[in-house]
This record gives sequence, C-alpha cells and structure tokens, in this order.
Amino acid sequence: MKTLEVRLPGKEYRIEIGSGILETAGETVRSVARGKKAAVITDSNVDSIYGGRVRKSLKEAGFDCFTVVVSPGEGSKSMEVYSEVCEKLLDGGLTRKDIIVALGGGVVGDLAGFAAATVLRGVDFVQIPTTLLSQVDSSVGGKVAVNLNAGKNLAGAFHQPKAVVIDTDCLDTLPDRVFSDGMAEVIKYGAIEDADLFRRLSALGGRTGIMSEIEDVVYTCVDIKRRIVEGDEKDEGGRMVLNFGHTLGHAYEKSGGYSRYTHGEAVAAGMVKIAKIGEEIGITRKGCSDEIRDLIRTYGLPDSIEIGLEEYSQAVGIDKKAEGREINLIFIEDIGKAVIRKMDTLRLIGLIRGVEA
Ligand SMILES: NC(=O)c1ccc[n+]([C@@H]2O[C@H](COP(=O)([O-])OP(=O)(O)OC[C@H]3O[C@@H](n4cnc5c(N)ncnc54)[C@H](O)[C@@H]3O)[C@@H](O)[C@H]2O)c1
Ligand SMILES: O=C(O)C(=O)C[C@@H](O)[C@H](O)[C@H](O)COP(=O)(O)O
Ligand SMILES: [Zn+2]
Repeated sequence: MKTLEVRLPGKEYRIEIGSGILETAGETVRSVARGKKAAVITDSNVDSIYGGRVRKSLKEAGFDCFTVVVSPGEGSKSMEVYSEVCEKLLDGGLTRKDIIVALGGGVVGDLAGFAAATVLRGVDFVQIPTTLLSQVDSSVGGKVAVNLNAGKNLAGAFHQPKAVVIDTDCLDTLPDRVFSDGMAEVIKYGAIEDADLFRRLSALGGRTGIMSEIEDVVYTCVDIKRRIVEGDEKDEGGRMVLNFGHTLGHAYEKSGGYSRYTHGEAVAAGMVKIAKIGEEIGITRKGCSDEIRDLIRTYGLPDSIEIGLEEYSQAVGIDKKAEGREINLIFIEDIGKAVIRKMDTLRLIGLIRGVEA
C-alpha cells in the first residue's frame, strides 16, 4: 500500500492507495471517527458490488451503520436528491459526531460530500472512491457540489474528507466507458503538470497497459493534486489549473442535459479545443492539441463535441473562474506546463468560432 498525506493546516488527512484495502476500510474510518455511527452513501450499482464488503468492515470496526442508496448517474447530483439524502441521514439518526462514508464514483463523492458539508451544519466524511476518475481526482481536495439548472457544480462547498481509501481492485469491475472517463482526468494531469506521465500514458497504450501499473499511475495523479490543493485550497489561484478543459467541458455536459456526455468525455473534448485556441493565439506550442487528441483517442474518448455558440456563451458566463466580463482560462504552454490567462469572454467566444471555422 502507498500513502500520501494532505497537509492543510487543521484539516490534514491521509490517502491510502492499494489493492484489496476495502476489506480494512472500517479500521481506517475508525481511526478518524469521533462517534459510533457511520452512514454509507452509495449508488445502487456500487452498493450491489461493494456495499456488503464495506458494511462488514465498518461493523467489524465497531460501527453501527446504515446505508443511503441513490440512483446511479449524474442526475443524482441534484438539489432534489441532495435534499432526500439529508432527510434520510437524519431519519437514520445521524448526529454531529458521526461520520458519512461516500462509497462510489465522483457523483456519489460530490453529493455525499455536499451533504456532509451541510447537514447539521457539517459532519465528518471519508471518501472511498470506486471509479478511476474518483480515485485520481474527485475524492481528493474537498470540492463537493451538486448541479443547478444554471450549470455544473453551482451549489457546493469546500469540505475536506477525514481520509481517502483507494482500493484499485474496484477498477476491475468498471465498464470501459467509465474507465475511459477517468483517463480524461489522468491525461489532464499529464498535460498540465507532468510531461513524463503524458508520454507514459501514450506508451501504455490502453486499459490493459494502465492496469499493469495502476497503483503508480493513481499515486502520481493524486500526488499532483495533493500538491496543488495544498498550495491553494479554495481555488483562488494555482488550483485553477485543475480546470484545464473544464470551462468548455462543462458547456458540453450541460448541452447534453448531463446525460449525453459524461464528465470525462466533455473534459477530453474541452482540452483539445482549448489547446487549439492556445495555439491560435500563440500561448501553446503548435502540435500540442494534436498530441492531446491522439492520446484521448487512444483511451476511447471523443476529441470534439459540437454545440452552438449561445451554449458556449451561457456556460462561460456562469463559470466559477469568471470575474465580471473576464474569465480565468487555463492554457498549456507545452505538455506538462499549464498557465492561467485572463480573457474577455466575448474574445473567447470569437476564438471558439475561429477554430471551428
Ligand atoms: N470534486 C471534484 O474535484 C471532481 C473532480 C472530477 C470530477 N468530479 C465529478 O465526478 C463526477 C463523475 O464521476 P465518475 O466518472 O466517477 O462517475 P459516476 O460516479 O457517475 O460513476 C460512473 C458509473 O460507474 C458506476 N460505478 C462506480 N464504481 C464502479 C465500480 N467499481 N464498478 C462498476 N461500476 C461502478 C456507477 O454506478 C456509475 O454508473 C462528475 O459529476 C464530475 O463533475 C468531481
Ligand atoms: O479539484 C479541482 O479543483 C478541479 O477543478 C478538479 C476537476 O476535475 C473537477 O471536475 C471539479 O469538480 C471542477 O470544479 P469546478 O469548480 O469547475 O466546478
Ligand atoms: Zn473534472
């Protein structure tokens, strides 16, 4: 097992990465819990495969536990489901000293984390991520949220978990499409921060290759995120680089009603487009967008998604990185080197039109 420590003053936590560590998750939760009760929040797919194992481990560690199950999919990241989850947590007798366990992918982690941040004005939670995307990205860093009609992740909080338990064996049961989603964020880390990782992903060539080095790939990504989050927990500066491809990606997700394209697919197409724009205006080395596109294709992700300029405009307007008429955009200068640049939103829309022409 590999471990990492997120050092945020007063909110430090440990991340465990290993094979088969779901079996001892209860002990890890016990080591950070203050109360006797644990509420597991999960979705029905994950519950049927891993729920029993996690509950057994929690019970062996002395917890009195109950489970709140939501429907799988992005639709559960909504105010309606959030409200139902909070009611069920209270029906189950959750008190402020108890702990929530988020067992599932990024949807469950974001939803359960937002419930943890707000129910009873905040209770502790532990992340047990079961998708590649949630293992390399969403379980770490404390961004928790649900979507609003206006856009993606627009009601949320920063609420750090007390621990993260990453059992890479969970990846064996992922459908290919869900595995690919996670690869979009893995490729993002290479593109923004780690050219060696980017080249390694290219050499590994697909799911089988990645799985042969999975502990190390997950560790590398989580370590990058840990470092960035430690430098800027609340997304006021350096953390924004983790949003590479996301401004346009969130527009694609919204335009598809949060069901046509997954987060990973939308981010993949968003990274290619913003890299092309970067090349157009001389920020990004020519050729980077082709390199990202090739890697994205290798991992079965779409390299472009077509939507209207009006849809881009709406999404850009409500982006959390916007400041008045300007938006902070994440570009890369080269593979492995991200930069943040302010741009007038109208100019961005003009550039999107330009690269599409
Ligand atoms: N908070 C953050 O920092 C952050 C970072 C990146 C993405 N996200 C969010 O994460 C969400 C996407 O997460 P995701 O890609 O994990 O999708 P997801 O949570 O919807 O999971 C995808 C599917 O895989 C199933 N599943 C989960 N684990 C499984 C397993 N081990 N075996 C078989 N099936 C399994 C789920 O039931 C679901 O049907 C988006 O809402 C995105 O906005 C958040
Ligand atoms: O942790 C971060 O910071 C990220 O930006 C990670 C992203 O991969 C993730 O999709 C995040 O939820 C996006 O956040 P948002 O602030 O753009 O909603
Ligand atoms: Zn993301």
